[in-house]
Amino acid sequence: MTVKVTVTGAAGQIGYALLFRIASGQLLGADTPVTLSLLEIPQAVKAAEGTAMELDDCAFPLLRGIEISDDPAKAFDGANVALLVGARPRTAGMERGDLLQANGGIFGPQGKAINDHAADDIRVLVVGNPANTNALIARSAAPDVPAERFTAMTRLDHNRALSQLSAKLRVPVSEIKKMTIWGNHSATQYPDLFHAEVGGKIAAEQVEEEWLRDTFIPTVAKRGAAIIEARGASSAASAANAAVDHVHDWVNGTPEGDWTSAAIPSDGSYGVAEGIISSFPVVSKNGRWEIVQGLEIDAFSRGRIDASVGELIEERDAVKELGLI
Ligand SMILES: NC(=O)C1=CN([C@@H]2O[C@H](COP(=O)(O)OP(=O)(O)OC[C@H]3O[C@@H](n4cnc5c(N)ncnc54)[C@H](O)[C@@H]3O)[C@@H](O)[C@H]2O)C=CC1
Ligand SMILES: O=C([O-])CC(=O)C(=O)O
Repeated sequence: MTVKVTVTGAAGQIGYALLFRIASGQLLGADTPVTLSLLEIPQAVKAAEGTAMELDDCAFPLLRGIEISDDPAKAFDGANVALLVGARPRTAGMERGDLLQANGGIFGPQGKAINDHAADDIRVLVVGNPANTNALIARSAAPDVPAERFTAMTRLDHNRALSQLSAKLRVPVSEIKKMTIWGNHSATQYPDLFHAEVGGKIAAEQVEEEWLRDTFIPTVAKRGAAIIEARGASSAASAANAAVDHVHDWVNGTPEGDWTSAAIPSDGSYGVAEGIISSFPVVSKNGRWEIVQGLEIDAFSRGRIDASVGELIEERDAVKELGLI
């Protein structure tokens, strides 16, 4: 069966890195043909058409069609996977309320269009920032879609954490298991080394406490800003790569003996307020994310998780106040 993948913000820089990977089969696997649906704002439709021409020119055997639209109802019609990348970035002088309001104007209507038009098995990954709260807005506009189908991306943070630890311990990334990002995709996120394992032993016991606290956590949490500083533009290829990883694992399952990180609607596990879209340690089984249960959380981790979850609760309360959820 051909899978329809809708990508919003398709003419943006993440879109440009993402679409070719989807069309080449890396999102869903080498046996799954795909149709791409590109959603853009009217001013960017022409640029999306240019990207579509380039996709054609790759002659990808799995790519069975490309649709381009500025109408969410059309773009999400029959969609099986939705990658919500396009968002309103914060610009100079913009207050947080303005940012949330502007994004509410994007993610509310897109959530409703998904509710009304997408396929029954729709899976949604929100990449556009503030990703967790944009996912919450979209989810609340889609009451007929099971809440668990709305997720937000913390896989880039997860991959950044793997890479930093790999460099520190001089081990290949493949030797690191059970990394976790908790909370919000923001500077308050908590990359957790107390459950991560390297060579079967707890990672936190293999690094200095100061490095963990003063280097590792802030480097991972502020990596997005460091990339903007260095590149003059935010992460694009690495963000697209993380989106591919997230959906690939969601559909195909996580490897035995390991887990990953994804922001999914909380069921109250680990004291995280029910309903907010928070990052957890997760496994994917039979096409569904499940939160890894039974981890012991010490006082240090508790404080960090609570701080990030506190920020998510503030964002939720702010969008509630604005009538966006
Ligand atoms: N969760 C994560 O780990 C990461 C999230 N991001 C976020 O991803 C988002 C996209 O980043 P870039 O591609 O670099 O931005 P970009 O500015 O290059 O592209 C965004 C695209 O979205 C389009 N767009 C805006 N409103 C739209 C709407 N209502 N419907 C459809 N398309 C719309 C714009 O026309 C533009 O082409 C940003 O919000 C960025 O902060 C970026 C990196 C990592
Ligand atoms: O701040 C941004 O736009 C980019 C971002 O989320 C990241 O790189 O983690």
